[in-house]
Amino acid sequence: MVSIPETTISSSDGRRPIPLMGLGVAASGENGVAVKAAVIEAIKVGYRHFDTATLYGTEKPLGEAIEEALRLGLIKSRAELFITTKLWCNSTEGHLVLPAINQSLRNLGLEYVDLYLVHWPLKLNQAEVKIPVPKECIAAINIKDVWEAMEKCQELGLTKSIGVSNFAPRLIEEILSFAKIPPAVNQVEMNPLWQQKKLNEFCKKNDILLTGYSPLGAFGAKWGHNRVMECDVLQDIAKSRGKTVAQISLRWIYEQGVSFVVKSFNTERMKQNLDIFDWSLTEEELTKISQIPQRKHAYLTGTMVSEPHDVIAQIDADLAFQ
Ligand SMILES: NC(=O)C1=CN([C@@H]2O[C@H](COP(=O)(O)OP(=O)(O)OC[C@H]3O[C@@H](n4cnc5c(N)ncnc54)[C@H](OP(=O)(O)O)[C@@H]3O)[C@@H](O)[C@H]2O)C=CC1
Ligand SMILES: O=C[C@H](O)[C@@H](O)[C@@H](O)[C@H](O)C(=O)O
Repeated sequence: MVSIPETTISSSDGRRPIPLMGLGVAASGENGVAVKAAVIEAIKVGYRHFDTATLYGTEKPLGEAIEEALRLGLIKSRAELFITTKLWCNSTEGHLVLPAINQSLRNLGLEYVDLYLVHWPLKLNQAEVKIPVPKECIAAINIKDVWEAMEKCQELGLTKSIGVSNFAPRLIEEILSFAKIPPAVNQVEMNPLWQQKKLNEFCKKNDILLTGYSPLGAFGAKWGHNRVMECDVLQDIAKSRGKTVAQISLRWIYEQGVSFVVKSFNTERMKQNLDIFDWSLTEEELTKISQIPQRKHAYLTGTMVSEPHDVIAQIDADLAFQ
């Protein structure tokens, strides 16, 4: 079985290990039964880090898979896994954070998560998630209020570490100006078409681990695109090295000194994606990849919010930092 390299992040127990590669558990149409089966397969082939979110509706099947993996003896203890979940934007208010993490823990059937992330720097005034989000529900986040509640979650032992997702340096600097516990992780879009060079430097300087999401451009998912998998430069390198485009993209991310989460619920593709740790890209290949024209994917304006809104425009502009 492949052993996935690890790094460490700050936590309530000092520095703790996190596997650099995780399995994304954002389903694209697959039902709970399929999600549970996929996670069990993933544990069998060597994945130990799983990335879910309240938004995805996959906390429950992920929790059921963990229970089943323990029962089957695939793992000896829950502590062998690294589980991340995220606070959805309809709970980004100080008094809503604790109830939200407690609900996630109930869904997962766990006593703690390893990492709890603020999913987006955004407030949505809607009890039930409705996407696309109606314009009148969109509001600015009060990050101090939310971050203090995130710190409380860690202090209470509900999560080992806390972090953010889709945050640009401006807002992270604001958090750092008052935080008792600084963010351990920032999870953002990252792939050869959106390389995040500057954000990576910024995070490294501040001891924040960058985690790349949609490393394959979410190819085939309803929120995704085919620009990574159909990129000429990546296809040429893949052909000359006898690898797949997915492997070239994942190996490239790995070589940037970050962690990443990639979703596949197909056993063969899960294995293929794991097969990137015993070879490397050449200087020439890295140079070619560094010259790929950059284009951020419009996750917020594209799939979540259909009408223009100042708060959304500001988040998009902040995230265009490169
Ligand atoms: N914080 C945030 O805002 C966000 C976080 N995320 C997280 O990041 C994870 C990964 O990103 P995601 O957006 O899912 O997209 P990915 O870039 O991981 O792509 C996933 C898609 O690629 C397909 N795929 C996987 N491996 C291969 C392969 N080797 N060859 C061909 N196709 C492949 C999958 O299909 P199949 O399953 O059939 O293999 C799936 O459709 C998410 O699952 C989620 O956990 C994602 C978006 C935003
Ligand atoms: O439809 C939802 C949007 O694309 C966006 O909210 C998601 O991509 C989300 O950030 C995720 O984590 O998967």
